[in-house]
Amino acid sequence: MLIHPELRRAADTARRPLLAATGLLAAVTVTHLLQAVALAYALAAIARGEADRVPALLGAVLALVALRAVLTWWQRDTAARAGARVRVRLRDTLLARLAAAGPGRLDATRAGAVRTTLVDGVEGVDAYVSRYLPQLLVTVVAPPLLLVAVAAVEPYALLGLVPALLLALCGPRLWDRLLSRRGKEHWDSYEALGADYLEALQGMPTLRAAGAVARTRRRLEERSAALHRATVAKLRVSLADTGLTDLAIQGGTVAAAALACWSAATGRTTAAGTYLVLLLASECFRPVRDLAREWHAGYLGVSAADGLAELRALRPAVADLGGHVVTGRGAPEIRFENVGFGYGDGTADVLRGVDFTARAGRITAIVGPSGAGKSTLLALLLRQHEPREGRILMDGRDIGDHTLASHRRQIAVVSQDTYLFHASVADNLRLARPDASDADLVRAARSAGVHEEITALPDGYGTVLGERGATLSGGQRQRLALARALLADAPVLVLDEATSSVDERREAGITAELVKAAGGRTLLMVAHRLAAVRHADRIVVLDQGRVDSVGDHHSLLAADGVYAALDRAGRTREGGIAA
Ligand SMILES: Nc1ncnc2c1ncn2[C@@H]1O[C@H](COP(=O)(O)OP(=O)(O)OP(=O)(O)O)[C@@H](O)[C@H]1O
Repeated sequence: MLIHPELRRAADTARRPLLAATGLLAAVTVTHLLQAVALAYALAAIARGEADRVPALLGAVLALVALRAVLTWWQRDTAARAGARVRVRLRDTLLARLAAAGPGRLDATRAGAVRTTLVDGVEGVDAYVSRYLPQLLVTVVAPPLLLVAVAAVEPYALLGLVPALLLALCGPRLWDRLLSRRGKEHWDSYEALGADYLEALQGMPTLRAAGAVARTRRRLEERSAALHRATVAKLRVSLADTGLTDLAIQGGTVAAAALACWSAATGRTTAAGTYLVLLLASECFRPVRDLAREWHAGYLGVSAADGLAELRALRPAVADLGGHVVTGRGAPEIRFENVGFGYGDGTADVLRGVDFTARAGRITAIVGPSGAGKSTLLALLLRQHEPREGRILMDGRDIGDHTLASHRRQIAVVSQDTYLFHASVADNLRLARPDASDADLVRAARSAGVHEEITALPDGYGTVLGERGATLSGGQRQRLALARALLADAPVLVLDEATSSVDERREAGITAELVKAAGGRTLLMVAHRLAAVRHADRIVVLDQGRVDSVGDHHSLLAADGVYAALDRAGRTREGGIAA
């Protein structure tokens, strides 16, 4: 049987413990064989009335049972450790791929489906690699050797054993293709259900607000029913497969027993020979039976293999080819030089000829109508994508020359979608700088205007936040994310609508504090509310992917262009809301 390359690769990561587990499994099989031989001689001794030999032979059987218990425990322990190593390495590798791929590559991937592959799929690979593969190796080797042993005693027994073994091993292969198709359908349903559930749970407030909970429940029920159907369809094939294996095993054992009896009745074999054939014939099928059992345990791994291979094949949107490690802590000048960019091959450019400089240690705001390309520009700076044209320079050096890791260390980001983890406030803040002192946390939280609210929480900085910071308001979440970015102490601070959920009165205060806290850093900020950027040293107005104008608040208002129009629209909206 062909082994999926993904599963082979997984097995390679724990080759030694897997070989040890296979060796121990072979030793367990040998104890079964020796036990069968000892029992055959004990039964023959009883039949011949040689009672004095029986205790020693039964003692040997008991010793073998005890030895097998020890070997089985050792084997399972070794296999479990091999499986654990496979799981850890596989998850590490795939998580690294996901991290390297970045948001640009993950847009089309559903988080729930990735979760299912990474959790359940990898568990399945563990079962396949640590339990099925060792059993497969033993099954390929042990029965043929046993056949040779049986043939030495009674060659005619092979007439029953060989066809039965071939049928038990090769018969199920007739269903392989169908089983693989059913397995894929089952996995796809399983993955889709996982993705739907995760999305429904995360989007529950939105679903409730839109009155779509009942509809979503019905959709999930349909998904569950589809999974049930796929499971039953797969089970049917599996059961046919198992039924054939069992039939071959039973038939083969009966045929071998009948031949052994015929052989004893015609005087071709001794009593010991007859018992040996009977017991060894049964042992021939033990590995096949065990293999069928392990196959069911590891089958999920086979179904998940394609999904795992897809995750492994994720390529980073940006190649990490630069060799320069940026170490400077001083605020750099950032220059966008004739930058053009479009999402995907053959798509229209969303940025064209963007050319401006964000001066070192100063605040540069980027404003413009929705869809103008502001977030895209920041994504290029973060090297989540590569410009199609032009280049971005940091202190005169193309950022493409930087190693990705060192480049990203230079930039702290607060985006519109802040992510807080199910951990304490302090742990969430220390994500940016694990060695930050308590005083550092307080300083950053004060600058972001969130310190008082943290101290008002039940356990202050030790308060555990709900998943995604669910126990905080949107504004509090944003300000915590701001504090985290300030703590990172990177020379460049990028704020993409970082204060959009903060009320305006507060926004002015936070912006003033930020400017103070960011002192010395190069700050790039995108904001819809122009009040948040009016104090910026330089404002870049983007419109339809092009730089419309650059200036400060007053000069841009006086020019009466896109900026002035945005300002008027903002005033009307706020007036409208206030009215
Ligand atoms: N991942 C993506 N794939 C394809 N197109 C995208 C993607 N992200 C953004 N776009 C498109 O690129 C254009 C610029 O989007 P961008 O998010 O940069 O604008 P923006 O100025 O930040 O808008 P907003 O102020 O509404 O956030 C839009 O037309 C948008 O539809």
